Amino acid sequence: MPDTSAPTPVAAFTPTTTAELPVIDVSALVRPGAGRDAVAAQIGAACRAHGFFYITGHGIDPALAARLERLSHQFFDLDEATKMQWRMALGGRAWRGYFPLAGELTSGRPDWKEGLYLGTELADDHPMVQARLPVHGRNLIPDVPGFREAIRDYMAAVTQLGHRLMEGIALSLGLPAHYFAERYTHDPLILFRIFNYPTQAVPEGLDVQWGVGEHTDYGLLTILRQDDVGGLQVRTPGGWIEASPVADSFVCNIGDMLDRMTGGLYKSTPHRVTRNTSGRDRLSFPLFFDPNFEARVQRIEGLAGADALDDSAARWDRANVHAFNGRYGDYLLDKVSKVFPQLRDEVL
Ligand SMILES: O=C(O)CCC(=O)C(=O)O
Ligand SMILES: [Fe+2]
Repeated sequence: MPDTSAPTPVAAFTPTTTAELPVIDVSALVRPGAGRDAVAAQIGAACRAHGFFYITGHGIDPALAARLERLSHQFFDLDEATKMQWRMALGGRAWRGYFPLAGELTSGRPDWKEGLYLGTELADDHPMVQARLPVHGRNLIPDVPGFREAIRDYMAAVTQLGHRLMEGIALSLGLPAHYFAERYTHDPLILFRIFNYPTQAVPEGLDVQWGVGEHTDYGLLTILRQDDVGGLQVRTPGGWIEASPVADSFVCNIGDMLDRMTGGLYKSTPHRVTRNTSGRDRLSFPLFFDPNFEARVQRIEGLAGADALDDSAARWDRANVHAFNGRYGDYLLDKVSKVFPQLRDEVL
């Protein structure tokens, strides 16, 4: 049954497995040299076509990713009461910690996933923490040996990758490579999540449809590692397609802020995750590479083909990203507080 709370006509989009998202080898971006422009051109084509692409040649150590995956399974395998020792309510304004199954809402409905919210580690005396900025602060990391180090190293490596990818995106728009770093991402807002989509059945009477309901991401670029279970789906003009697992790759997708900056040339494409019935738990690791919280996101001048149409009628949240004016942080908080209404009341 379609998710009737979602504003978009989900029923018209039947999942298919026929279309393919591009797989781009980004090694020339990660180790700059010859070939950077060719990679940028491929990224540009993917951003215009789907807003979704896979990357290989990214330089992230597969052993680090495998370690993080193993430790994450160890954590999620703990019983609920133990995991709740690190619940988000204890993370306060930093908005960090564990949320249990069905603890997060998309379009008002619970998602069938549990997760750990993380981000750049900032000490209590950091100026942004002192200024009481939401979503900034310390991580609440479960007491699983080696987990803290694996999370720290992984976030650092993927954040560096994010900088390189944003250089590729800048070049793909005919802009200087450092366009985004100079304006928005010198000190990016990095939010990182580890999700577990359990294969366990939904209890009778609970109104759950999806692993994650249809949505777009809020910021610039999402860099997602997924295990080999599958379930991520992307909405294209021709229907929903699978973003099936590709070994040692990341799935990258455009967020609302890049949609806004490019006047809709690079679309923040809706996606969702099906409920996991594979018989194995599914892990995913999205890192959100976003503008600084205080940044005011402006339209890029002079982009051919950018018409900044009001697409709100077709959007999952009925919002017009092109009309938004303010700090990125305000946009983010507005969105996040809808997915965690209870936490909003407690800490904001
Ligand atoms: O788990 C996934 O594959 C996707 C998660 C996602 O879309 C998100 O966290 O924004
Ligand atoms: Fe997403």
